[in-house]
Amino acid sequence: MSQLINHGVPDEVIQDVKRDIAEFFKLPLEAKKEHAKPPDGLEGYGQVFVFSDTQKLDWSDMLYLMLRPVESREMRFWPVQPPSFRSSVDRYSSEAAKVVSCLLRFMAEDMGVEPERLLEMFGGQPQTMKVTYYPPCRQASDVLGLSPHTDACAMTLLLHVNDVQGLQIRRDDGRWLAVEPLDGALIVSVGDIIEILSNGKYKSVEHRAVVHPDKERISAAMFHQPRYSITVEPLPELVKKDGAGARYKSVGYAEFMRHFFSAKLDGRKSHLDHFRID
Ligand SMILES: O=C(O)CCC(=O)C(=O)O
Ligand SMILES: [Fe+2]
Repeated sequence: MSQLINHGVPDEVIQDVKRDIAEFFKLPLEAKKEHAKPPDGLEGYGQVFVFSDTQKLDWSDMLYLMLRPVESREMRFWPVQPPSFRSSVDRYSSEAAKVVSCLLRFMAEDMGVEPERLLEMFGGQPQTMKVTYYPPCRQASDVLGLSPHTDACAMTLLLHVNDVQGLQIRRDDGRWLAVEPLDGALIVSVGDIIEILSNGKYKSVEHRAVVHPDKERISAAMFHQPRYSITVEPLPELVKKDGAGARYKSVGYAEFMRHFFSAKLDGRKSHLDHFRID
């Protein structure tokens, strides 16, 4: 654990990115719309992904950006106000990527597999950021900020941009547990890809966001993905060691993501079930 703290994101980097993200959402709508998400795109400022005309919309606005590899950045979607936004996000992105490498190394050691083997799957450290702004809602109990889901990526680092509680995780007994924000802390959650690679040793956590009756809430989720060309499957050396066989089917990452988006259309909570071998 001490190693993790040594490799943590410096507090000043966290405070800068929190300040600049909060400032961006305070801008007039017209200024935010300069970075608007095109109707058929994923990146930019707009509403949470709309998959169908009949979908019930979540109570939120968002800003979605590709951060890494650095060549994937589409700067027209990156806010120019406040002026330090871009440099704050850039620093936070590289510090977060370092934390993720460190965590992947620990996980590999914990599973008894070669760390380099796992890290190689994350070459270029693909990383995207989804900042979500949840306005207050008088009928807070009638809406959801974000519907229940597991993250399809490998690992998410979530930052509470302001200190308003809203994130809930589903416990094994089915009850929802509120996660309290801690200033300067990052919430690490395992996504579907790590669940599969680890043959179920690490589980992706189901979570959702509720909204507050009179306070706005802002969170920034950094999703970390593997390289596009990998095969998503339980690590063969781990399966051999376990002796119990693979618990998930093998699938190319591109196909895995295609399936993820089509499951969203169906309104399914976890598309992971499709890949489980019972
Ligand atoms: O706002 C939150 O706390 C959760 C965000 C989240 O789960 C997501 O964007 O996938
Ligand atoms: Fe999530």
